[in-house]
Amino acid sequence: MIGSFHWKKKTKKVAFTSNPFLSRVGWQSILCTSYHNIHASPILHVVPTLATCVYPLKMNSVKALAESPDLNHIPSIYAYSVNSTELPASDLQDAIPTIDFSLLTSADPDLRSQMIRELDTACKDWGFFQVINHGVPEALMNKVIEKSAEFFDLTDDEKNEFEDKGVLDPIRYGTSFNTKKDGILYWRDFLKVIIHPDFHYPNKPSGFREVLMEYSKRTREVVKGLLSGISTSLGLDQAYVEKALKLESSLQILVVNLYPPCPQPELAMGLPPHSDHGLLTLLINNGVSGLQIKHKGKWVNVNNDLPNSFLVNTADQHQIFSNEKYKSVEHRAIVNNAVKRLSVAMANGPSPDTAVEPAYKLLTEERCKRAYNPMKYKEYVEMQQSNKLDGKTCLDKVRV
Ligand SMILES: O=C(O)CCC(=O)C(=O)O
Ligand SMILES: [Fe+2]
Repeated sequence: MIGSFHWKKKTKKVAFTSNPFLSRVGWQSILCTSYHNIHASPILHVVPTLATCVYPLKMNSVKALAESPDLNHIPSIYAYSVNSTELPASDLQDAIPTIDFSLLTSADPDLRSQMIRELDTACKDWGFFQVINHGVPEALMNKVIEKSAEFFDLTDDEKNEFEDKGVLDPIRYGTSFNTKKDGILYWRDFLKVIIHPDFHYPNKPSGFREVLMEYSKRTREVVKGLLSGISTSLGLDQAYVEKALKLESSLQILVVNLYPPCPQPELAMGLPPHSDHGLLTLLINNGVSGLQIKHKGKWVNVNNDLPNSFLVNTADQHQIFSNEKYKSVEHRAIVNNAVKRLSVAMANGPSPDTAVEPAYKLLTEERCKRAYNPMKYKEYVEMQQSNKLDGKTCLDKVRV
């Protein structure tokens, strides 16, 4: 990667090594003309780098970097340039839809029908909603956050036991998204664990295993209930999605994201715009805001105002299976300079070996044109995880 530097009052081209931590930083400042402040309005920034900071030879954690003493500026490799079409975020004008899970699964057909209509609107207009009264104990949700935070507080050696060795590795600890492809680094460390259909778990911290096993079971029940409502709202039998996508062996991946405080949050990005690969993602966090979604073409901040709720977003397999009646929602995570943010995204998809394509019944009964070719879900996951995270571009690879 080549950057344009303003060094000793002269602009010159300097080559970065692909891993910025393998070389010492000797320059004084970088002139960045293309950055837009993602929190507010477009702005011109000069980003000084860490002229005097000496990095450890190998650093694969932004947490370790953020904890270095006297960190006032971000290293240039973290500087994120916002495309001019990516408008700055504003607060939400409309309220995010809320789905009451107890009504959706109610034995009263009128209450259930009303919730299904609301679910249909939420999927069509937002791709994003909050779920309340879902039956997952609040104490369990808190434990998931607590144990996840404890994982990141392990020593580097302990965490590196789970170092990311490839996209199909069942337990992956790493930084950014895909350092081989990202081009820059994102201000985020992650832990990804496949917890269903085969259950994997990191053996540290103690007690993580039990918490993950219970959380996997309880969240799959919520996903099953939501997808049965969505099946009905698509005009299919209640159990159609469950059967067609073989949800009894659904692929469930727990993704823990850690965004440490960042000295220049307006210049860095936690996770860039993307849609998720599965059907539905259930998100919780440690009470710190930072999630933004694209709603009606604009980036908006999502704040967690409902206690004990899940933030749910629709993902790519949802868009494929519904033949675009419902779209996956683009979202991103920004960072702040004050407090650590931790989010836990439970990605829920079809079974890994299912070739996902638009529901046959939707194509025949509604006489619509098929929008997507079939692709095995595990191949789709592999494709998304081994490339750069780039909006919704993965969907183009299966589009007819
Ligand atoms: O941190 C967040 O709120 C979002 C995380 C996310 O989008 C993901 O893990 O896919
Ligand atoms: Fe996501």
